[in-house]
Amino acid sequence: PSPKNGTAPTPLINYLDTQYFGEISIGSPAQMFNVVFDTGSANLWVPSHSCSPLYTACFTHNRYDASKSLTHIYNGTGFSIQYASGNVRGFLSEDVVVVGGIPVVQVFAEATALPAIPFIFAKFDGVLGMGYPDVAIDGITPVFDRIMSQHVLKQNVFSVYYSRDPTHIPGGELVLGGTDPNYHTGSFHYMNTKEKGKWEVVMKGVSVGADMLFCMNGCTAVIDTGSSYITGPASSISILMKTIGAVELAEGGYTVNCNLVKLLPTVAFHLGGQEYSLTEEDYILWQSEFGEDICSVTFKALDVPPPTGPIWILGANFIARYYTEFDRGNNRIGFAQAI
Ligand SMILES: CC(C)(C)OC(=O)N[C@@H]1CNC[C@H](C(=O)N(Cc2cccc(Cl)c2Cl)C2CC2)C1
Repeated sequence: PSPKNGTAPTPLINYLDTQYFGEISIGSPAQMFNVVFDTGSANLWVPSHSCSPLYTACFTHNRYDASKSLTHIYNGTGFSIQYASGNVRGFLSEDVVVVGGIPVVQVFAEATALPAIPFIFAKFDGVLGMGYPDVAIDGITPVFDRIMSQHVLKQNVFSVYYSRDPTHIPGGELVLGGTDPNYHTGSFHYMNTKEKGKWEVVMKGVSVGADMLFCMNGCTAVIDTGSSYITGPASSISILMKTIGAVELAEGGYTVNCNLVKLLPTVAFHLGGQEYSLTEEDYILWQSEFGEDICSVTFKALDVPPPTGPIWILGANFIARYYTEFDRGNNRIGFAQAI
């Protein structure tokens, strides 16, 4: 079934403004999974029915059962994806995957070893990488590349809307083949990806209030729909935290006094000739726990060694403010004000 007017929307669920995921199916009859559409990776994996009972994270999630799918094709090649927090191991299978109503025959990984940290905190079952084939492990053709080769999309782009308001339904939307005017306003500003094969751009600086404090000589910004927060080099983040008067908590996060939140400066990311600013509303996570308010800062320190780093990762709280179009046809990224 070719998508209507060449675009295919998938509604997303917003879990605590930190996890945005949508439903896909794998197999015949359809087995449903909630996946993060992650521009920072390029593989599809879901928990496997043959996941060992030692892995709690498998049993709190939907698992793919190859024996129940008439269209399953055996592969069996080993698979491992190294996350910062641990690695996911399993083996490859092939089956019909349906995303936004578009079916593709896809090689994906069945996870048989899923580390409890962090995946017991995941509300999603698996990850559908929306990155370039260059990032795909085992050289597997990514889902979006398979969809593009069907020539059913009006444009070889996909767009992401993440809502900031947890009560807003849907909590977000992925559109394959175009953008959704209901969720952006004003015009798009485009910038070319830094090097072909990654959703990253050259950033010209990061300013706090009126002062350009970081990345003055240019650095790399990764636009990562699968990351919850914004990360920057640890040295920059610690200066930023001092500047806004945040204090570091035991487990590494930062908090500010909730009474001072309204006084916090705007942080702006200089990308492609525009300044993309985040106000305290965009970067403070205000939580009331046991009657007391905790205001945590959603910037995290992450040092990525050269030559990849130093990088800033612009994740969900950036995308929630700036509707993002990922343009494979022109190897560029576009931002517009999100509604
Ligand atoms: C090098 C390579 C392995 C390709 O790098 C990546 O895949 N890099 C990925 C880049 N995008 C974010 C991914 C990530 O951190 N998680 C974990 C996560 C994120 C938010 C919230 C939760 Cl609960 C969790 Cl578990 C995947 C689920 C998206 C790693």
